[in-house]
Order: sequence, then structure tokens, then C-alpha cells
Amino acid sequence: MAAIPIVDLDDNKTDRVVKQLDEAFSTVGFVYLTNHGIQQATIDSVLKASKHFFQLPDDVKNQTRRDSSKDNDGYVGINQEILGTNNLQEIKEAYNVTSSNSIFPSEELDPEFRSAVVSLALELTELTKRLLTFMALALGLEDNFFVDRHRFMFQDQTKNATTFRTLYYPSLADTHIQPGVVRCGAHSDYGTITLLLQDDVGGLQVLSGTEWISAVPIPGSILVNLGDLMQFWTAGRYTATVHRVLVPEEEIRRKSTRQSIAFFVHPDNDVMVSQLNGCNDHPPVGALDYLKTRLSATYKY
Ligand SMILES: O=C(O)CCC(=O)C(=O)O
Ligand SMILES: [Fe+2]
Repeated sequence: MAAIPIVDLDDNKTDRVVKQLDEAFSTVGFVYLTNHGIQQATIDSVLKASKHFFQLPDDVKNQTRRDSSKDNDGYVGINQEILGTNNLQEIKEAYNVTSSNSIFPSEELDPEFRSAVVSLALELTELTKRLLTFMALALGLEDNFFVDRHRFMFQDQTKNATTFRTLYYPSLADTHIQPGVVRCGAHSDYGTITLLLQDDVGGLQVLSGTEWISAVPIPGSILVNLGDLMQFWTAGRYTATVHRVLVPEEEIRRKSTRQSIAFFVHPDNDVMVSQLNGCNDHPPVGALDYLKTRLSATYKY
């Protein structure tokens, strides 16, 4: 069975890291990073402030609800977004943030939310730049090739759509689970890469060939996977792997809430992505146009 590899970023041995990332992205499409430099306390602050927000009454959460007619920021309620194509229901809530000037819950409601989210998002932005450099080297490009095309990450959503998202899967203790109900439907991500942090509950599964493998939580690690735009960019050398979160079979885990954090990295809005192998069988794709098409297919309102 294919396993998700672990890459240690600690010793700054660039050649080794580049090689290991290249191997992981060309095969399973997911990798755990360890010694990535982000403190657990920074992550825990976001999980704590998020949990506080998600446990507020619906009418309060709806004050900052995402509005498809505007932009991508704000609270996303249960079933507002359906990622899987065959699922009746996806029992998840989320909150999207695109910069420090995004829409945030008011300080009276959730005093720590904004500062915790912005601190972690800025650290994830820096980590992303390191990863984009490693990926450019792996692909035989100038080391700044991808960084130059991701100049406005988490700065200004009119220039770059990179999105920090905190996710909350409520307890399903007393719910009668119908067939077709999941926590997060099977999908591949849309952009360049996604950095994914999860609590210790587990449930994330990754499609490897025809087999679903569990991406079990490894304390202190960050998962990285690729989005469809990067698969296109690399003309299929790197894989945008399908993943999902099912409703746990065990009562105890079904009762538990689950939390995760995703940092969806996108190129600057005006970047035209063309296949790096020089193949012209697909016309270039505009980064923002592509994202808009994908978002309009998954958000129900
Ligand atoms: O919650 C998770 O572990 C995965 C979430 C996810 O894949 C997504 O939001 O794209
Ligand atoms: Fe995803």
C-alpha cells in the first residue's frame, strides 16, 4: 500500500528536500512536512478561537456569512458548499479569510479570532514561498519562478485569491446518518498547493490508485497536497490527488467534533498558466478565471 511520505524540513538540505518533494508530488500527491518551523501554539490558538466562533448561534455566525455575489470571505454553513459530486449532504462549516483586511467576526464575539488567524496565515505564506522555491528547483526552473507568480498571497484578494480556511465538522452524535452524508465529499483542490493542518481526530482519506488511504494525523506535521492548476501547470507530472472526509463509523469519533485548517494557495489573479512542457494542446488558463469556475460549481448559494 502506498504511504504518504514524510519530509523533514529541518536541516535545510535543499537537494534532499527537493528530491523528496518531487518524488511525493509525482506519485501519491500528498506529503507530511515536519520541522516546518510553525509553532504548535500558533496553530492551537486558531483552533481554539475557531471552535469558539463555530459554537456561536447560527444567526450570529450568519452576520459574517460568505456571499457568493461578493467574494470568497466569511462563514460557510452546513451544505452551503458541496465538494463531492455524489453526496447528498456535507456536514461541515468553514470560515474563509483572504487577507488581514478580510471580513472577521467582531472582537466582542470572538476576541482572539482575527489575530490568531492572521498570525498563522502569515507564517503559512512564508512556508509556502519556501515550498514554491523547492518545487521550482525540482522542475528545473529558476528558483523564483513560482514565487514571482504568487507575489500577493494573503495580501489583497483583488490581486491574489489565496484563502486561509478554518473548518469545523460538528458532532454527529444524535444524528441518524443517511447514506450519502459525509463530512467532506471527494474532491481535488483547485489551486497551486494546499497546506493542511488537522487536529487529532482523523478521518481524512486520500485516493491512491483505486485505494483510499488514511492521512492519519501526525502531531506537529503539516500536510501538503497539490491542486488542479498545478497538475495542469506541470502537464501532469504532479498529481492533484482526490481526498475526502467520511463520517466516522465508530460512535466515539462520530461524537467528536473535528477541526482542520486549509491554506489554499493560488497564483496571482492575472497569471496565465501554460503547461511547462511547452505542449500547446491546451490553451493557457487564467488563474482567477479558473478559480471562479470551480467555486461556482461547488457553492450552492
Ligand atoms: O478537513 C480536511 O481534512 C480536508 C478539507 C479539504 O480537503 C478542503 O477543504 O479542501
Ligand atoms: Fe481539499
